[in-house]
Amino acid sequence: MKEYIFNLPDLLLESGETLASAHVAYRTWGQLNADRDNVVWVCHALTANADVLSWWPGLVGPGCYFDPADWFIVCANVLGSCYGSTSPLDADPATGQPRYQHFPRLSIRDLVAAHEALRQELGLEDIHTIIGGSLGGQQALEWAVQRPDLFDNLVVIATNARHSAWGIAFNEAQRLAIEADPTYAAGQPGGGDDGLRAARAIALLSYRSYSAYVDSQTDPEDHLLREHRASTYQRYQGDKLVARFDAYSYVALSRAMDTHNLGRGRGGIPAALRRVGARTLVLGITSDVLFPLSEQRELANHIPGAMYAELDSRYGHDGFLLETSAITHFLELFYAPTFAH
Ligand SMILES: CC(=O)SCCNC(=O)CCNC(=O)[C@H](O)C(C)(C)COP(=O)(O)OP(=O)(O)OC[C@H]1O[C@@H](n2cnc3c(N)ncnc32)[C@H](O)[C@@H]1OP(=O)(O)O
Ligand SMILES: N[C@@H](CCO)C(=O)O
Repeated sequence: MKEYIFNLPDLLLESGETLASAHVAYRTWGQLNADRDNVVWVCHALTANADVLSWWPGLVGPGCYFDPADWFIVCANVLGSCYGSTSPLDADPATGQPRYQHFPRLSIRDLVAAHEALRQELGLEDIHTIIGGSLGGQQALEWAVQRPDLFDNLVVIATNARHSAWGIAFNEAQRLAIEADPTYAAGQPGGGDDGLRAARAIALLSYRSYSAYVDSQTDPEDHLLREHRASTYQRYQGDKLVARFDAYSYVALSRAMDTHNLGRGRGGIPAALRRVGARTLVLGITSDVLFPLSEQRELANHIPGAMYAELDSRYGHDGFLLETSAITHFLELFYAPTFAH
């Protein structure tokens, strides 16, 4: 599937800086119907990309709930990510050099502003469903608060109204690991890879759960001196991310996540959530220690008429990527005509 590039107009960031000559990478699947009302917009999480069929198999794709045979599906890479949109690795138009660790600070609202500009360019005036989990859910919520008239349905999974002190602390621990890598401060391609490896291992602790580790990574009874399964798992997961992601992007996006606060400048979170005009499904994951159920309940309590459901999973936060059968089940309930807004 082809990836397209949309060149953004100069973007005034929340920080006050202007991001000039930026672009957004995006993909689409399926066809717009005659009424142009079959659009599904997917917002991706921290390290994913515009290729939603590759990272949300079982939910988006042929034979899935969101089947391109029925829907016009759009997924755009977020600003700051190393998967095609403008990132710290791109040349600064003013100097011709990449900005690396000096890339402008982004906020969730900046990420949404870039995708809103793309939406306007595509002429999509009626979005049937906007869906996202984690950082993707933060964008979807922010967008739905900004544009109560645009989205018919909002589906958010394992996300929050404001990034918590707990979540920011996890992100800071990961940034400390990256910043301790001398190649990060040196500012060069691949800089910070060792730090990124450690950062991913830290992050995994918040994406999984006690029982997920104990069930899958406990050593055999007779184990003594060989390397522990849990240790090689942590290292492998770090290596796996280093092979496909970039430390400068990781820092930029985790900082953006920390800015997330729907209530900022809007009289607080309840007032912001009351602006949502879309029919809404809020899905929480029982074992999620990063975005706990209390945060999902807060969303559902304040979004008018929201449906709330808990997905019982042993996978922890990453259940939003893995539990596609259960998510499909809740989508079927949500879209059933018997559930009134
Ligand atoms: C080009 C691209 O990749 S696009 C981007 C894809 N990624 C994204 O979009 C981000 C969202 N996705 C994710 O975060 C992850 O892929 C998830 C959460 C969906 C799934 O994570 P996974 O790492 O596949 O699952 P899990 O935690 O079960 O780990 C399985 C892997 O660990 C390996 N593993 C398991 N136990 C151990 C161990 N003790 N020691 C070493 N390796 C181990 C498995 O062999 C497996 O390896 P593989 O990925 O090479 O097949
Ligand atoms: N596992 C997710 C992060 C959790 O939201 C990712 O790598 O994007």
